[in-house]
Amino acid sequence: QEFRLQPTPQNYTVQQDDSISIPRQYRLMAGNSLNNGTALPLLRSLMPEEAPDAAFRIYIGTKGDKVVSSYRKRIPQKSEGYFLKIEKDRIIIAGADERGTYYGVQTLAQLLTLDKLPLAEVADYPDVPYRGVVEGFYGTPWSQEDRIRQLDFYGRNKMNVYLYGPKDDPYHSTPHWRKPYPAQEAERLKQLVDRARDNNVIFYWAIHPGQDIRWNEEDRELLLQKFESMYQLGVRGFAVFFDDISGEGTKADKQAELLNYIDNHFVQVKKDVAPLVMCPTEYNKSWTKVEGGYLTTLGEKLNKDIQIMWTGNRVIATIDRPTLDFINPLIKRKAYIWWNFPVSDYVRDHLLMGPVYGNGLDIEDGMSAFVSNPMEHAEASKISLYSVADYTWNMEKFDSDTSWRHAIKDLMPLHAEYLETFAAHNSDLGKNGHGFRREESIRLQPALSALLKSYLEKGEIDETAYNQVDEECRKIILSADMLLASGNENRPLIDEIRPWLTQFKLVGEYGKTVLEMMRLPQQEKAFLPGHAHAQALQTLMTDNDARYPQGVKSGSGQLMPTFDALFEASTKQYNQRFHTALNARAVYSPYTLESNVQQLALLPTQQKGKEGSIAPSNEVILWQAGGSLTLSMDRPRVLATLRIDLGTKEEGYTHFRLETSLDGKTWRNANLQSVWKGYTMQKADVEGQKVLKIRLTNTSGSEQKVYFKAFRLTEQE
Ligand SMILES: CC(=O)N[C@@H]1[C@@H](O)[C@H](O)[C@@H](CO)NC[C@H]1O
Repeated sequence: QEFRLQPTPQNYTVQQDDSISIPRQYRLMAGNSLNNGTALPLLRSLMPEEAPDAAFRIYIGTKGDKVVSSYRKRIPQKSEGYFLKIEKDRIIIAGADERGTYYGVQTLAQLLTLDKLPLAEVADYPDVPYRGVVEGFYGTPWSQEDRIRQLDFYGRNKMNVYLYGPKDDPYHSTPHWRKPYPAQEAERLKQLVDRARDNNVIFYWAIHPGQDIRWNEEDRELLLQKFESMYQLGVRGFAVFFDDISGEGTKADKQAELLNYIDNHFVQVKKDVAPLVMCPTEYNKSWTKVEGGYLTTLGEKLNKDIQIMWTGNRVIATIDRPTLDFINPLIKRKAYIWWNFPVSDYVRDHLLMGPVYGNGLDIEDGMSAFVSNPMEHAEASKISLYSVADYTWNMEKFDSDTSWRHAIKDLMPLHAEYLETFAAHNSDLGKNGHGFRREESIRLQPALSALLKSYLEKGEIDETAYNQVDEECRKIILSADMLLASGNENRPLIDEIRPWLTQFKLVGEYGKTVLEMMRLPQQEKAFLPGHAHAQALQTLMTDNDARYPQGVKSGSGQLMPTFDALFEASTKQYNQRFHTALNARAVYSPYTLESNVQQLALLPTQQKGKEGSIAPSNEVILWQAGGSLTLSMDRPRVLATLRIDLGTKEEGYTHFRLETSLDGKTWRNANLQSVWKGYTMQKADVEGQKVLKIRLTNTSGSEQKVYFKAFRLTEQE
């Protein structure tokens, strides 16, 4: 693949017929403004041989520095802009500000990877003011090493913010947000703050107090003391997240009062702190009731420089012009976009390795920031983050597929073709509560559907499609093995995705086995081994990782549905021909969910052995009066246990009625009681009951705000 600068510069010209060899020595002419910045250390790390009498010169500075005064007019008049010029006997790097100069050096760093230095001229600047990542997901927070590698990655890719807000850090959220970090954690955070500075990244520390904050002076002072303790560690960016909470903490006027107080008595007082950022409780359009006044209250009352985050028209959504035309007028400022991709904390059995696409390319002037909420898998998230960096720096020149391919090459240059095969087939989320899906196996889709169509409709094999799919299965198996054996090229990545690589190889083998079965449904003996092998592979694919109820998923968008359909079709053909009853079901869940509660309706059901469950949700569920959820079995089944967790104590459950039915007509109550004192999990006395359906209804007569943390049953042996 050809060389490209990342992110794509706004203006980049190269003299085609000429270049220079990389100077071994150079005389440095640096402006004073860079003295305690990070542009010079980076330059020196790239070009170590400084010599006062060298012929080759490097002029580096920011606007106003004498050393670059003759290039002043070439510097883009944009925050973080820079001018970079490589001539035969000199290099000039002139930034609009220190960070712009640093970015000019980062661009030079990329050009230095070429054998010869092109006589290039770059006039560059970012489209979106704040660009980066919010570590704001549920699940295992990133490790220290993950974060160090992330911060270096942001520096190289010109991302300038990282917001620390892992939901499961108890000192970020309830219960310990009021307490300072223990010494060891504090030290680790300090290391991260220093590393962020080295990479010219603003390290934001976020607090998530809303679940139990009291609107009084004590909690306000405790919050400011916590911010002060983080300031002492070097933090110079602060955020307050009010998402996923219910109760007192959700009040807009109280939130605004607290945030303005923090702004006036902390942020403005310190003078070297970035603008305060807040995440509203109503952080997406599908949850907000404009007439309720929550967003307009924030828009009117919050100090103008406080940034307000927004995830879009839904919790998980791409961002376009109508999205911004809705929110910006309400909050009376440009939204600070929190993009919930490639976060996978609601589809943890999937990896989201596909291209970044679907966001508007004409909306750079409508947002103050665009930060991505990534997967708990830090390295694997870099495929998307590379493209988010590209998209937010130069939006109109963003090309999703080109960026995706270069992101993969950047992550594993020596194994790029194998990682691309893996990523192409591991991009869709599968059925999920948000209904958000992604394209998958794009290039193979025509062959997959042609193969299936001709087989299902005419019992014939489309040889061209067959060979394409067969060849892809071979590449899948090869890619899985090559990546698993890739050694130290990017061990952290392989360690993260190993369960999915193992699964990916099984998918390839399953595909090959099913393709062979397709040729044999008329052969009484020869068909059997393939059928047995396919079933063995199905078992291996659903029982492969204790962390995930039904194992990790790979190729779930296109490959597996096609292979399963071909398995079933060929087996049915065999059964009809030989009057046998071989199992013709590939995957099968005995449970189906129906609900008129919008946030529950799409939740997937899972079954493993005698256990059945509805996938949990992280968000606050707005459960309307009379709203119900019904879990139906494929046939009457005898229950052993049923446990439900709505994240609420005893009194919360009085608003709901749990019933079971054997025929879907007559229902009987199944009363709930606490499993453990003080916890929110409840159990129903259904031991030994034969049921066809289970129904949970809000009988309180008004909307209830609850969580949907668990809905799990076990059947009797
Ligand atoms: C603002 C925001 O998205 N907050 C959380 C976020 O922490 C989750 O990671 C996100 C993805 O599941 N869902 C929304 C919500 O639960």
